[in-house]
Amino acid sequence: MGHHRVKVFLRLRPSCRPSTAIHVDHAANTIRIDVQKQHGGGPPRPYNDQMVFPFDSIIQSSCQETVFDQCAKSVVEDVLGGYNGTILTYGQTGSGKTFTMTGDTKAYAHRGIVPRAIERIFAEKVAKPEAGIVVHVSYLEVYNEGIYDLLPQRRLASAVSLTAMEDNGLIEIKGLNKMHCNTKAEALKYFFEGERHRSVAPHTMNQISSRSHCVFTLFVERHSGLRTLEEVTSCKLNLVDLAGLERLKRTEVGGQAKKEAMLINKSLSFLEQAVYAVRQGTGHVPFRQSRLTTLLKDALGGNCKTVLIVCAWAEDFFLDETISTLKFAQRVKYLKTNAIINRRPDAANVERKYVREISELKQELALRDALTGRPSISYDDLTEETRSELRERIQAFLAEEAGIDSIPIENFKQVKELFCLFKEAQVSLRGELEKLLRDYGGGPDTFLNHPATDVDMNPGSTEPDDEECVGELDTEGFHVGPVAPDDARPDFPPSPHAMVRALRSPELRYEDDTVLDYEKSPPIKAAPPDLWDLDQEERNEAFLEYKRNTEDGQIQEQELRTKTSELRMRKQSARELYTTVNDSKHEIADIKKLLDSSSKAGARVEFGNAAFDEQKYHLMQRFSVARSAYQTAFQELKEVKSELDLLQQEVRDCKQKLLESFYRWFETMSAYRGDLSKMEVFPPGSLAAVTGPKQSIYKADIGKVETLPPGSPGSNMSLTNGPASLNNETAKGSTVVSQQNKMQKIKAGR
Ligand SMILES: Nc1ncnc2c1ncn2[C@@H]1O[C@H](COP(=O)(O)OP(=O)(O)OP(=O)(O)O)[C@@H](O)[C@H]1O
Repeated sequence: MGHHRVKVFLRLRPSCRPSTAIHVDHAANTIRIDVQKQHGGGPPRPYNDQMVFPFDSIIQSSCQETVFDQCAKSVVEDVLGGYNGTILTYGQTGSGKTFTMTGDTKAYAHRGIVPRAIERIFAEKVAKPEAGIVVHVSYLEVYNEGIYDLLPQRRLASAVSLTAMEDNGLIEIKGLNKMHCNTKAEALKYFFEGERHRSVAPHTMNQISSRSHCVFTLFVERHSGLRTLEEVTSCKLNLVDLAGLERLKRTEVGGQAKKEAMLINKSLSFLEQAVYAVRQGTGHVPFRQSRLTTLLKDALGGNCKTVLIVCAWAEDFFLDETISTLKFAQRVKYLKTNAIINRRPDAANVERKYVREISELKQELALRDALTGRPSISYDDLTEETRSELRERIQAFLAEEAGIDSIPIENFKQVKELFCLFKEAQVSLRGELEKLLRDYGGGPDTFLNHPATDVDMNPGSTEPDDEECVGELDTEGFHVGPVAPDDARPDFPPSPHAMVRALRSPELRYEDDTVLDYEKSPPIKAAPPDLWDLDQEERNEAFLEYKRNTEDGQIQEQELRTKTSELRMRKQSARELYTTVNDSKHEIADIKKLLDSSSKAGARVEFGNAAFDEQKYHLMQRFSVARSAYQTAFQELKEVKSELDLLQQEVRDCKQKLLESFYRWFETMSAYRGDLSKMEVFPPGSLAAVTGPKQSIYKADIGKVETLPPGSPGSNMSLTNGPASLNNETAKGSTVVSQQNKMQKIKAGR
């Protein structure tokens, strides 16, 4: 974007009474006006003030051709180069604006800027046909604050004012006729036709005074450029003949002419304000104050190269108006615009080029197909009928009703279409699947990506995978093994595999032994040495003796039975739950298998209205139910397992307690037996008298535990849970009775 200063030229109207106060310096392009200061209406005094106005050029007594060359030609050339341009004439009424812009029709040499600009542009068009220059013209006038089209018909009194709009930074008149012109003559014809439609009226200073501001526009397009054929430059040249400033007392008009004059002066005043605001750079410029300023917005600071030609009378009589005109010119002189070459893609050219290329390529293909024996292939766009046929074939292929060969592949366009149709099928299928899964309680990932979140859905695996578990099972329950696999994960809560494995483990298979199996109890290092002197049968007899015939033994035995019974029930529950979990798992795996095979063999999809077949629908329902059953049973199983752990520990504690108690009792009895031997209480032949390491004293005689009444014989000999002692205290519950007493009780039918 380039900044261009507005060029301002001064054209002085020839006069037979030139002012002596006006001095033109052509070398310096300045005009000096000697001003007489007025002092309270006193007599005129000598000139005592000077005003100097510089211009780009001052034209005096020059022909029209010179005016065009000096003032307008560069702008016209720029328009041919793609820049927008505006040439304005400004000045008091009768100063020669219309003469400058339009010229005098009486003589060809007096033609003005407009005809000359038309000539130049069409000369270029003729000289450079390859440039593809296209010209349109429009002609409007701003009359009494209305915009009226001067083409092609005579403006009627009822004509509607047009609207000025801003389009892409440029002012456009909505509804304005733009006449296409092939030749200079056509353009001139439209111009002069518009001239005839202009609003003019006579007054004392001009017999054909313009009563409106007129804008003749040449729209120039170049459809080819030096760089690419796809580019077009499009710009316009506005040639503006403003109505003149009028001093009503000079023109002496009345009525309509007076009203027109007032509106003209007003609009010119707005123009001055706009110029002033642009020059001040204050931001807001009141372009919309009047139609004229709206139309000239581009020219005063937009995308345009602008030239102002001010016309002035060089006579004393009009000195004030001349000074006023020159002052306005000075303000405009400092305005800058931002003109650019207006390029845009030439859609028509691009289209023509591609149409030509496509045509050539089709010919190439046809030739190739003919040479390779494939003359019937079409490379045109696929019709809706063809698309529909392809869609049906894809459906058949997906339903495995037809093979891949049923889908024709003839050209690239068709391959692309097939991809689109497959994508369409995939989207439709997925949407329907997600909907079904939502309806039946699972998310899409449940089925598509992760068949089950907590069970192994591998149909081939019916047993838990040991490698997925951390640690080993021991005989008592879970514990973390010494070596875990590298990819092991903490198992909280326990994985279903771990749970299943634990429940199916032979070590956990509960044995139905409510009575302690002595042989299976853990090694008892603390057992009294004498106990090991007995054989197995004797040890068991001693143990049975303790459990049945001592109070402590009975209580502990009962407690153990209760806990064991509870444990058995819990294990039974666990077995049942395990069965449910496992069954659910197998069912889920089976359904998964069926769904897989159904997808391969039986899935049917109707495009645009996708739907599974009925079998798949029911499978999905079963899947949802099985999954729900699995989750419920698994949760219950976890709870039962916790209870099992606790109960097992309690059973172990009971067993240990029973054993320890038994050991203490046995030691006490051994000591007691020794004392009895020493005391020789028992009669000869009694078991108590037997010595030796393997005496069966507990088998039949000793070990019967009874609670004796205080004071009875032997009641001072007791066995307690504490250290073995034979004292006079009555034991808490266990009392060893003498053989004699024992026999007595047996006889009494106890
Ligand atoms: N430079 C000139 N040489 C010869 N004749 C001129 C020149 N300038 C103006 N005239 C004549 O002066 C008359 C008034 O000129 P013109 O109509 O161009 O004034 P204007 O500024 O357009 O006035 P208005 O604002 O009232 O329309 C015309 O007859 C025109 O031929």
